Amino acid sequence: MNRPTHAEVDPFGARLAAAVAARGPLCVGIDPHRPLLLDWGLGDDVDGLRRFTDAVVDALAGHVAVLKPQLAFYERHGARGVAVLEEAVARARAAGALVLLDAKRGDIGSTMDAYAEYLRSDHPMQVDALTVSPYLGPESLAPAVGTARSFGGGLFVLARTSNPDAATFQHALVGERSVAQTVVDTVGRWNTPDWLGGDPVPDPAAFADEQRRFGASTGSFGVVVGATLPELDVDLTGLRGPVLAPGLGAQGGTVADLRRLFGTDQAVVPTVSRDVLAAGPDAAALRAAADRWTAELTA
Ligand SMILES: O=C(O)c1cc(=O)[nH]c(=O)n1[C@@H]1O[C@H](COP(=O)(O)O)[C@@H](O)[C@H]1O
Repeated sequence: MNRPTHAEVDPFGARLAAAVAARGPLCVGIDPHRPLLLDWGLGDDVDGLRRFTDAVVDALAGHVAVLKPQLAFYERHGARGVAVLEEAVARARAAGALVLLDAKRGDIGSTMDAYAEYLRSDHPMQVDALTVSPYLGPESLAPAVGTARSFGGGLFVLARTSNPDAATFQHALVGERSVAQTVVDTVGRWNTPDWLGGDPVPDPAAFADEQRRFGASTGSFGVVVGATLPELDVDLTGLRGPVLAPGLGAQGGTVADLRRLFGTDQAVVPTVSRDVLAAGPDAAALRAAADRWTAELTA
């Protein structure tokens, strides 16, 4: 197969910065769980899934910077559920939203390479970025870094997640640093031009140029840090990339929490699922719910 090997698009970090400048920083998660489908008057079946997804994409893909579909809610309907998402992702990207596929993948090198194919331009469901899990060791994700660099994609690595039990593993020590800090520091290295781990790095000189052109604060590799944390217990100064901050609304996090945790210098992509989706299925109501968050985030 004659496969493309090089990005013809700007790096994800630059595309994210442009989308946020144009539309505000909000990411809306697309999480069609059963109670929500029923609340919308839809069936918990492929038809309900399609109507739900189309309504969210039609209302928001031309409106917010990032849409984050959660793959689990599509996989639970089998191949036909995934087909619904595949079609929706293409439409969302065509309407100008960046699509962050919430798949939370992580495995040994060869398998990680296959998961990372979601970022390739010849994948049937190409997305702009992917959430990944570092449980097998942060360097296990290196193949995905190579693919992301080649195709202008991004990764968000779970570091300090929003769930109550998160610290059990994430505060464990690796030498003198917590697991969460080790993840942040690893991702920070991926955002520097001299990172040569993984395979392939198609053209390190071109990559270095790219990074200089777009500035250090817009790296393509980010971490997930929950907006629900009582305090920020990781040092983000070496990250050089964005933070995806879930936990707003339904999990109790507020915009004030974001400011308290991250200040104003760190690039943060706040993500909200249930609190926005509950406003549907009416398109204007969905947009109004997203607009309320955006107004508060940019005030
Ligand atoms: O990666 C995520 O998006 C994520 C990380 C995390 O630490 N906590 C978290 O809730 N999420 C996701 O955010 C979504 C829930 O968002 P809410 O409905 O706004 O609470 C789900 O899809 C979760 O998988």
